[in-house]
Order: sequence, then structure tokens, then C-alpha cells
Amino acid sequence: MGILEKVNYPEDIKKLSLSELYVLSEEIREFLLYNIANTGGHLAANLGVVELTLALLYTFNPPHDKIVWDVGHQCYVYKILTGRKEKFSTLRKFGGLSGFPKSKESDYDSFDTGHSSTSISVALGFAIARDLNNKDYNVIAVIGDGALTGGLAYEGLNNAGRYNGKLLVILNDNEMSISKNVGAIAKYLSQVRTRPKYFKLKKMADRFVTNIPLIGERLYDLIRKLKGGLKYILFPGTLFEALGFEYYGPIDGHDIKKMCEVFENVKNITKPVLVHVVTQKGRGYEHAEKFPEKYHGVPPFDIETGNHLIDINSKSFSEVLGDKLCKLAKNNRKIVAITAAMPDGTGLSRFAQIYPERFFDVGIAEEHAVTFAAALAKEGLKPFVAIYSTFLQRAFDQIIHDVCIQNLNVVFCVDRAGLVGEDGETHHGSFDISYLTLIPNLTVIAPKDIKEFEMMLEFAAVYDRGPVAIRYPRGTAKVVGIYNPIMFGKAEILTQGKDLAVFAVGRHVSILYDIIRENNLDITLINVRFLKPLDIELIEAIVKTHKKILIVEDNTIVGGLGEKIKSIVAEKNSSNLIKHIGLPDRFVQHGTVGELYSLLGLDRKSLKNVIMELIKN
Ligand SMILES: Cc1ncc(C[n+]2csc(CCOP(=O)(O)OP(=O)(O)O)c2C)c(N)n1
Ligand SMILES: CC(=O)[C@@H](O)[C@H](O)COP(=O)(O)O
Ligand SMILES: [Mg+2]
Repeated sequence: MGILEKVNYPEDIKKLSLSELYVLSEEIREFLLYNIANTGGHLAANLGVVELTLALLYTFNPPHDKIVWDVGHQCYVYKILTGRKEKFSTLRKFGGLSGFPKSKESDYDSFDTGHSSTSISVALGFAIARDLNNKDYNVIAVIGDGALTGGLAYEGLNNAGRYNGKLLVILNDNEMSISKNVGAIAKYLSQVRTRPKYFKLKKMADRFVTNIPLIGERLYDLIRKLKGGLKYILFPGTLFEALGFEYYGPIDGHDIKKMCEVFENVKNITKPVLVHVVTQKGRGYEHAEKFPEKYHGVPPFDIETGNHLIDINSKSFSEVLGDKLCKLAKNNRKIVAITAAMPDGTGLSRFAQIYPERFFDVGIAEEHAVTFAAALAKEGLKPFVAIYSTFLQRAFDQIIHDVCIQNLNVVFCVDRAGLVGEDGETHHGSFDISYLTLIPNLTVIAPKDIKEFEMMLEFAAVYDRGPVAIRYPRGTAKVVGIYNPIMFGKAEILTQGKDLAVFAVGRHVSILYDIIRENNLDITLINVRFLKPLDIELIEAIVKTHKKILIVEDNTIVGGLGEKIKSIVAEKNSSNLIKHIGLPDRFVQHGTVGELYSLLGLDRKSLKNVIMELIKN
């Protein structure tokens, strides 16, 4: 690690020659590979932005200048070069560096991100604040072609296009979202990329029109009128020019010299500028170059073979969704599946292969996905919309306004509900029980394990009295082995006893079931199943027969299951002793799910202690 050893901050980079910068870029790739093979993380995107990050740090001066990374999963190189190299082995680990920009971690991280398509709005806000505060710094948004499929990016562009100050947007175009990028914009970018000659010609046309000699008054007027329009008639401008941006590109995002030249030339232009750089996702690591989607976010892996180093001995909920939906779709031609840029993560890739005409990857567009599904349902189709809990937050209004008010038969497959682990606070599915159960008409259910998940998918496929949301966690849950038929609005009693009643949701059901069985406890365990409508009849009966109640949920305690049960108890003026364990009313950091559960009292050991304490007295 010759050069990297001596480089810690942007000022160290500015001292390097061009050839040293290239050596450094290779050293950084090795460093990334070695570390991410141990920690896991977002490998491919970071391998792709090594030169881009070097060129940015060579030209600009963060933290004075503000660099805003869209999504933020590609900020590792930036972290390494802004004082965090020594801590890099702690990436995504409990107490260690975050995998995303975090302003509390470093002043160099200008804005916290994790969800897509925010960077242009943030950069415009920074730019206007700078002007109003009479300050002078550069603002640079770095947005990927995938993030550019998100509607928020266009809200930002629309607003920024009429701004008259310094604002630089760098479009990092690698033709990939997590999977292959999709949609009309992706197609447009591909045309821009593959027709550089066309764009060169267009530039010549610009120059030609600008230099037409002014012969005579009338011709002058005419040309003046035509001038603006003429170049667009001959050579239509780029989309970004039409939106009010100066456009530069496409340029090679691995050519440090070229990027430094362009950034230097545009950095003082007092209008919005978009520089389009073309990069290769996964660059420099054979496996990631070949399969960038597999190395987008990776668990620890073997560098030589590229094999992931995790023991998977049970199917994940996402895989079950994919398999089961394929089976259900075979007999029901009305079933369609929708993903917002996560066909692999949500398990829908196989469905996409088998039923391409009934599968829709809409890009990073959760709001659109939900409204689109609403219209499909209105016309009699049966859409299954698979979106991670944290990203579905984006579509809260669409769920209410477009689906639930009209009581449409949309099925929401709410993946990654509860804590997700290493991605941390931007990605935990901490809120869905609260934000979904407050919506009228929406049925909200949660399976205890993958077998019950299949049953719930069957139930949702035939349920035709309104929308259904099924929430389930990342990965899997231990199989319980008891399965009563799913009945609308009914909970499931798994064990009967008199010392304590435990209400549990999702994967905590099996943890509690094991505790009760292994310790031969005289406890009633209720698998809540229906978070909405709640099984009020059963809850009221339990309140009467059990003095002590424990409620366990992998959701914020605010507006979750616990509050609902407590209010039923309060209404009955009953004096039960109630203990409620859920996620705290604060954002939960990153770490393994196991570490976070023990921190928050949701792990097996803590739960057993609580139970023993409760039944002792
Ligand atoms: C609102 C939202 N939806 C989905 C995601 C999941 N996600 C993270 S990165 C990504 C793809 C981003 O593609 P791009 O911006 O081109 O970056 P690249 O990885 O190609 O560098 C997606 C879909 C997210 N972070 N935020
Ligand atoms: C950056 C981002 O938002 C995604 O890449 C996310 O990290 C995927 O999470 P899973 O690994 O749970 O699919
Ligand atoms: Mg991309």
C-alpha cells in the first residue's frame, strides 16, 4: 500500500502527480476488496467510483465544499480519503463506521443519506443557503443513473433548472441500478453514451449557429428568432439542457485527467451544470465486473472464488415470496408483480423470467409503484407490490390516497420489516406496523415463519375485500411447525398456560415458542397474525384470564401492537400487569441483528429473563 499509506485527507491527494493518482486508484481497489471481503458491504458501486472520487477530491475542497452522495452506498472511497482509512475495518459493524454518509461521523459527510434520489434537492438547498448566507463554496451532487429513475430527482432538477448560481450535478452512469437499470431515461442515457459522435456534431452545430454572420437587419432578426430553435431542430438538445442545465459529457469516469479538467472548467459557472460520467460498476474485480448485481451489496466473501461466506440453511422470506408467487400466478392470470428496482432483493427475479409480461420493475419509484398498482387493481388485476418496509415509507400517501380510500385489492409484500442489521438507521423497517395499521381498509398481517408466509400469500391472493399488507423480516425465521388455518382477523394460540400471556409478532413468535417449550413454562403464547384488524375478542378474553401480559414486537413502541393492546386493556379498566418490549422511540444504529436485539432486549436471552422475572412474582 505505498501511496495509500501516506494519503489520509484530500490535501494529500492534491500533492500527487497524475501517475501517482492512478497507482493510488489501484491501491484503493485492493484496500476495498480486502476490507469488504471481511465486513461485507456495497462493493461494486465503490469499485466503480474510485477515479471519480479522486478527481472530485483533487478539484474540490470538502468539507468547505459540499459533496452530496446520492443513496450514499458508494461513499466508501470518499470515507477512506477523508480521514477514516484507519477505521475502515469497522465498516457497518456495531459501533463502527456507517456504510452511508453520516454527518455525526465526520464533517466531510455533508448530508445523511441511504434512501435514493435526494441529492439534487439537497444540493440545491445547500446552494441557496450559501447565497442567502453570503458564503462561497461549491456544491456537488453525485447521483447514479439508478437514482435518476426516482421521481424526487426530477423534482430537484425541475426546481434547480431555474436557479442562477453555482450548482454541479455529476451523473454517475454505469448502466446499473442494483440490477440492470430500466426505463425510458436509462434508454435515453444509453443513446447519449453510444452516440458520442452525434453529440460532438451537435456541439459543432451550436458553434455554427452562434457564429452565423449577421447580414442585414431582417436576416439578423430572423436568425435571432431562429437561433435558439435552430440548433434544437437540427440536433435536439440533451434532456438536461432542456431542463436548464449546462450539459458536459459523456466523459470517461475512469479518466482522472479528463475529469479534473472538466470539473476545473465548470466549477465557477454560475448556473446549474450537469457532468455526465460513464463508469463501470465493479471495475477491477473480475467477479463484480461480470455480475455487478451480485456484488452490489455483499456479505463477507472469498476474494479468490467470489463465493459468499454465509451459511444459508433455510429459505429467506424473499425467496419464498418469489417461489410462491410463481405458483399462484400459474393458476391466476390476474396476478402481476411489481418491484421498485429490487427484483433480486425482493425475490421476484424468477417471476420476472417466467412471467415477463406480468412483471414490472418500475425503477426506484415506490410512489409510482403503488399508484400504478392501484390502477391495475381497479381494472381487475391482482398486483403484488414487493417493497422493503423502509422504502415503502416513501409511498405512504399513495397507499392511503390511491389504494385504501378506494379499497382496492392490492397486496403489499412489505419485506425487511423490523431490524435489518448492518445498513442501520436509514434501512431498518422500524415503523411499518405503526404507519400501516393507522390506515382504514388496510388489512395488515405478519407470518411467524416461511410456511405461514406461504399460507398468508395464498390468503391474500384470494382475498377480494380490499388491500392487504404482509410484513416479514430480512432473511428467515425458525420454523415453528404448528399451523392453524388463516382466518380473517383471528390470532393463533400456540401454547396455553396460566402464568403469563405473551403476544408476539413475526419472527419473535418462534423465539418465544422455543423459550416456553425448552423451559416447560405454563404460558399462553399468541401469534398475533392480524395486526389489523386485531383479534379483539381473543385479546379481551386473555385480559380476563391472565393477570400478566407480555407484548413483543420488532417495531417502534410508538403506535405499534403494544399500544393497541394496552388501550384495549385500559378501556376495560382492567388492572393487568403489562410489559411491552419493542423498538425504542429513537433511531437504531447499525450492527448485526443479533447485536441490536440484545442491545434492545429483543434477543432470546433477554426475553427469557423478562419472562422468568414476570412469572416469578
Ligand atoms: C428509496 C430507495 N429505494 C430503493 C433503494 C435501494 N437501492 C439502493 S442503491 C440502488 C441502486 C442505485 O443505483 P445507482 O444510483 O445507479 O447507483 P450504482 O449502485 O449503480 O452506483 C437501489 C435500488 C434505496 N436505497 N432507496
Ligand atoms: C443501498 C441500499 O439501499 C441497498 O443496496 C440495500 O443495502 C439492500 O439491502 P439488502 O441487502 O437487505 O437487500
Ligand atoms: Mg448506476
